[in-house]
Amino acid sequence: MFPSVQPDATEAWQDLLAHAGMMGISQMRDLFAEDPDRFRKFSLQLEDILFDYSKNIITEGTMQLLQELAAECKVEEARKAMFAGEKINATENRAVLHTALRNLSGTPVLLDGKDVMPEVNAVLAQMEDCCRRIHSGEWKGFSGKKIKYIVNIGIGGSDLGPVMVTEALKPYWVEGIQPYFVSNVDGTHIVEALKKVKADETLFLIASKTFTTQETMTNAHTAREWFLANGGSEKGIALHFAALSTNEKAVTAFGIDPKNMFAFWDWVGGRYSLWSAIGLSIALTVGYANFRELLGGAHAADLHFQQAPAEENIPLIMALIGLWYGNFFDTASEAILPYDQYMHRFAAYFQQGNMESNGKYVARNGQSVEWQTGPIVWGSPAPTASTRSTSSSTRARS
Ligand SMILES: O=P(O)(O)OC[C@H]1O[C@H](O)[C@H](O)[C@@H](O)[C@@H]1O
Repeated sequence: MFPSVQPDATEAWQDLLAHAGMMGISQMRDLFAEDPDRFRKFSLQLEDILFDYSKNIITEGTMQLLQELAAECKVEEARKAMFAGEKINATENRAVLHTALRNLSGTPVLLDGKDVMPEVNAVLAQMEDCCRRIHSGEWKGFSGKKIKYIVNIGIGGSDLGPVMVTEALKPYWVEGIQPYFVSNVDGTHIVEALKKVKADETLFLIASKTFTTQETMTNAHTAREWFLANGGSEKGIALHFAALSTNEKAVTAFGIDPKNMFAFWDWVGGRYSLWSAIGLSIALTVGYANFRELLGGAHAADLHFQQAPAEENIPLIMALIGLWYGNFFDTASEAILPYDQYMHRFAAYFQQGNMESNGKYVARNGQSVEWQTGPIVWGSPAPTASTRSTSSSTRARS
């Protein structure tokens, strides 16, 4: 059963309120001076990722109380319910099973008593075959030329993840493939992309979970008209348009060959869809083998979340620290500042990831919330962000 405990009605919440009053006046340099072992205590390693949370306004006492809060809120039970395919998305009566998309363990994942893995693996095989045919040149455009350009048309979860990952993995781009991403309904976005591609060498990926999103459908129709006006024919659409969607009916109505439909399911939230067929632009850009490795990394993180004890559980600790600041220090926003330029789209991606997941004003019990459910997320590459904040504070002073 998916628990629905009101966090501010727990004992730990009251204890944290009292504790926060004391911690509010702490100085980071004093916390380090008081405990030479602080970094070791407050850092964890997962494969080659170092998670250092020692520079937070916390002590061992804080972490203990936060863990008590997690226990009182029955986080473990909630986690179990999610991985078990329980319909924890109560408003839409759906399971939340994006973890099955990257389940490379070979174990079944049951939804309503049926294993979803055969379908997941069939779509992965279809994606692999598509990559092989495009990269080898076996898949030819209407004039007999190889496909060189991938234009992904999508928005929100059907854009942000693939853009973020392809940018992050730029050193792995397959030679001879150039991806473009079009999301804005402002026509200049697609016009600029279409200036750079040739109709007979382009594969358009219409990426939309629902296949009804206004911005995406408008841009998809623009691409279709442009294709027909630039040497393509109705018959040629089968060679140049593919759909990444859960809505087969709408895909067929658009005129896309069902063979070119890459399916996913309503149990994949849009913001977690980059590991599904929505990731085809990624696989075509970095190669299917690298896409598989990406799935493997996500699977390793899922296993860690599922199996690591609470005190060593990185996602749980991150969530608790976020909750600590948002509710006991009244902070409203959180900056994501990657120092690695390849990660420059990460903040935009995770804005949706965090805010669409957590930014709620009604609790699971249907009542209005009295606590902060999530922060306003912002950010950009760190050096750019710090330049901006320096210049704005300079302006404020002058
Ligand atoms: O993939 P689609 O169905 O076109 O939806 C694209 C996006 O639409 C809206 O913005 C939703 O809030 C997002 O969750 C979704 O990712």
